[in-house]
Amino acid sequence: MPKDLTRRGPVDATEVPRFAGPDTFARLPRLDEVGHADVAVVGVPFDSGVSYRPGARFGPAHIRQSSKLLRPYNPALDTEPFGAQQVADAGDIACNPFSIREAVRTIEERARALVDQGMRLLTLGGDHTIALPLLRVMAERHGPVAVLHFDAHLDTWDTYFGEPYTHGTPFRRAAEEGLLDPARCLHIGIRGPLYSRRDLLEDAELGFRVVRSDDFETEGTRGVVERMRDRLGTGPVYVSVDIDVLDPAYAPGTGTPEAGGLTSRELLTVLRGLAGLDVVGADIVEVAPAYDHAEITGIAAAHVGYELLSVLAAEVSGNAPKDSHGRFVP
Ligand SMILES: N=C(N)NCCCC(=O)O
Ligand SMILES: [Zn+2]
Ligand SMILES: [Zn+2]
Repeated sequence: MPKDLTRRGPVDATEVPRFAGPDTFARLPRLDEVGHADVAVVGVPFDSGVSYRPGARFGPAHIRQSSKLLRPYNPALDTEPFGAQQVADAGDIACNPFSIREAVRTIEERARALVDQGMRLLTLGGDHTIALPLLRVMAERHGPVAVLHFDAHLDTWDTYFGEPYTHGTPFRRAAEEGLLDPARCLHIGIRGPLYSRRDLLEDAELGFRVVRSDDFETEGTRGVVERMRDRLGTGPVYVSVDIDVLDPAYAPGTGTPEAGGLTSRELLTVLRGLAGLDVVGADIVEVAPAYDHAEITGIAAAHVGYELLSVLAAEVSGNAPKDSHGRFVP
């Protein structure tokens, strides 16, 4: 597809040094500077739904800060994620830190306002609670969606201390509300101790299948991509990436870390495997900078965002690498 010269990409790092700003994601223009975008990157600095370490409210600013080194061309997908589509930073959704319910309502309203203007959203959290209002907006627009959920945790638990809206419960609420296509949902990266054997049974009843972190050892990324694409099929897909899907070695800056996770390379490769599918929106959550070092977690999250934007762009430009059978090649 020919490049649209009216599109505004990131500030050129050969003209303005990276450390000179702007502080938007990937140094992209702000939404109010371009008026309209195909994809809006929006922050949700909310972490009142966490069960352990707080701090993901500072995730959006940290991911933006860690995204300054991203470059315009992605050789892995032969795509220019900021050239094939207009991407802009829509700033943050300011929400009430003292009322989860009010915050969930605010996120839903603000996300709907952007989606109603024809934008797809890449949302930077924030804790995992924020996936629920985002899924409400997705389902309203597309009907029940497949959730592709990268996480150490199932996040289909019922309540914490009697509270139904938390970072451990968004996908159970979403399933109960009929927002998900139970034939196409998938968790990737699940590991670690559960509360009970029932957790997995109930999760399966809600419509989820599981690629465990250990499965990467036996199936490899190629096998995982194949299983993922089989499960997701051809309908709309919402991608939710909890950064704790990565091993704490690759993402120490998070609230509920679990040993034995994915490498950044595995995660980025599997995300590229989404090229050509109907990705209608995505989030990156649970980045908590207080526990990060040297921007390790922030950089991983920024690259996850870059690959997701590339997948959206590859869909536009049809650049997804395929083998002779038309199957995606990671
Ligand atoms: N969504 C994340 N990161 N964690 C959920 C863990 C909930 C628990 O403490 O059992
Ligand atoms: Zn998690
Ligand atoms: Zn989670």
